[in-house]
Amino acid sequence: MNIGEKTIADAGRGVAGSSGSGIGVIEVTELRRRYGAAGRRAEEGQERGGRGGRRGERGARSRSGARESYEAVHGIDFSVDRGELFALLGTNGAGKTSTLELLEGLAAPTAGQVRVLGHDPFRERGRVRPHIGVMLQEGGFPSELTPAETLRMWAGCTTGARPVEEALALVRLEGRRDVRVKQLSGGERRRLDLALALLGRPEVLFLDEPTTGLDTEARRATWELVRELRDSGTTIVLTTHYLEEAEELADRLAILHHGRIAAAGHVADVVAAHPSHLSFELPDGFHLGDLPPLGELGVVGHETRGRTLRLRTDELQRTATGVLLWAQDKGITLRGLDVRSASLEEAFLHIAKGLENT
Ligand SMILES: Nc1ncnc2c1ncn2[C@@H]1O[C@H](COP(=O)(O)OP(=O)(O)OP(=O)(O)O)[C@@H](O)[C@H]1O
Repeated sequence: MNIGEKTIADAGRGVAGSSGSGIGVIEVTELRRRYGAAGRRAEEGQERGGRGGRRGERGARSRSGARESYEAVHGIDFSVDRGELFALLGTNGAGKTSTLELLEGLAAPTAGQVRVLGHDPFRERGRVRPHIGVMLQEGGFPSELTPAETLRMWAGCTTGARPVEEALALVRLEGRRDVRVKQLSGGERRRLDLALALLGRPEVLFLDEPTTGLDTEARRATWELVRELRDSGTTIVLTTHYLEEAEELADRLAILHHGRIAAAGHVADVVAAHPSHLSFELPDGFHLGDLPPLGELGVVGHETRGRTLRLRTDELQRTATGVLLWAQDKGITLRGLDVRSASLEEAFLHIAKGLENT
């Protein structure tokens, strides 16, 4: 599927990129967002997300005083280069959507700065909006309209919109073009949401949990589409709870924890910063102290559960070789032997449990 040529706004040129390899399309500096009492002024300036969604509810929650003042984004910095896909990860409430809304220009930061294509997306919304596409976490469509009608209506407010049929085909909704939105499945609505975000052929695309609720096939099709968009030069920021999605798609990522960036970089680097594991059952008659000194094996920590010993290491090959040579020397078989490289999931869980500084 041809996803179309991009018009690259000159506004983005000349902004330094983080990796040094490209042009910084998005620049985030010391960004903060506070909800409630202290952040009310910023929230009062907040616009609704165009197609509704849960932002109104959130404002109401804040005004009802459920939580008077809360800093959801706590001084974060990052930048995204042109044609790069940057993923924001984190547990529920980590601050992903709060950050994304600032990038989308839907709210003003309490402090710090955001630049999208060289402009402030909140104050210079008119200059930024035509170049960005936004897929909210929960879009709101008129339920009586069909996807084709919804797209046609939205195309009327979009400069240089794709033809409606092309947008439907991109998200594989051609067969559902004339079904009322209220009769679409959750996954189909999600795809309609994506079609709306793609309608204006955006240079910068913001996707808030784009594949939540999609079945495996639809998820993979969305990944393929997102990859094609990125390869054609679209800069993409997405949030996701699927670590596999981040591993599949992201050039770089940041893991948020309590509104701060706990880890960031290329997926391989984030993973490499976390230890690998080797575990096995200590044979009867053997104890931890019978192993060679753990430090010499490159072990940085260990746990025992019953007879099972779990070693943490930054040098998996050295540790595994040392343990296997020891077992061979003693003539023993290590039952339940499991040698496991660090994964994004482990890195994520480590951060989510707040273990980063332990
Ligand atoms: N309008 C609001 N008023 C007060 N607190 C809010 C408001 N909106 C969000 N929060 C709080 O800010 C924190 C960050 O929320 P946010 O939605 O950004 O997290 P998230 O990482 O996107 O979570 P999820 O994965 O569940 O979507 C949460 O603790 C949330 O309760």
